[in-house]
Amino acid sequence: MAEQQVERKAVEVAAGILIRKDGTILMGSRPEGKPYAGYWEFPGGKFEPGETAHEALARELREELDLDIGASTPWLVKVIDYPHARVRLHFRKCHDWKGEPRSMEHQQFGFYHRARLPAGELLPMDDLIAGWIELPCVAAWIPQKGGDVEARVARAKEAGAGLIWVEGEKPVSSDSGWTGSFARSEAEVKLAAANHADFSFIRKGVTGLGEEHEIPVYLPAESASEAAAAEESGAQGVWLEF
Ligand SMILES: Nc1nc2c([nH]c(=O)n2[C@@H]2O[C@H](COP(=O)(O)OP(=O)(O)OP(=O)(O)O)[C@@H](O)[C@H]2O)c(=O)[nH]1
Repeated sequence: MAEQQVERKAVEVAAGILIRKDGTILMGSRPEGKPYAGYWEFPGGKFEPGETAHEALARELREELDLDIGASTPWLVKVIDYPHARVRLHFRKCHDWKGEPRSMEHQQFGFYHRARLPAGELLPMDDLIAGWIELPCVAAWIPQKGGDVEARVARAKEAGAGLIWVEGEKPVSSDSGWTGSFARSEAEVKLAAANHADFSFIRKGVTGLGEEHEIPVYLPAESASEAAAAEESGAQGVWLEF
């Protein structure tokens, strides 16, 4: 029985993380009569034949919310086995859309801070993802070798690093408690996800980033100004060494 579940074909689903400048995110409440009714989720839905993740997302947002989105960037891909279906969720970030969401299918929608959602909770997977959205886009790696660690931590803060990882210690951010991992390849990013890391730094020397990673990934860079380009390629941001 368990084996049959693993082999169920996954339904491809696009989910949009539409972020406003104030940091609030568009979420909708699942309607009565559907599995997990009353739980909050990111807008989106199943792919139609031949559609890319972006196309599915753009169509769903038009149909459900009368919104026209511009570019969206790949972020995380997660497979979930629900009792009712096995789904592959393609989470994509979007900062660019036209209009205000209008519920076309009588679903409740709004822009919220995760901590200030009205009654109800996010789908379990979405709750985890929503926490990761808040990870900063610039991180710092501080190896023990290289002299005065404290001075380098101070320099990292000055440079705007929102997450600081000193070799041999736990990574620290404003919301500490994150666990991280260094990866040499996509396979190692998957391994980090399987080991419940919250994010992965990709080591220098790895070029390119596949679209399918399950945890936020930071790419090596020389300066914080490279963060936007990293985000466009599907990463959370960049890490700099101090
Ligand atoms: N749209 C959306 N679906 C999500 C999210 N997270 C998540 O687990 N899902 C799951 O992915 C599937 C999305 O399918 P859907 O929205 O097109 O379909 P549905 O189950 O609401 O019902 P339907 O088949 O009647 O359209 C559901 O099983 C839903 O529980 C999310 O953030 N957004």
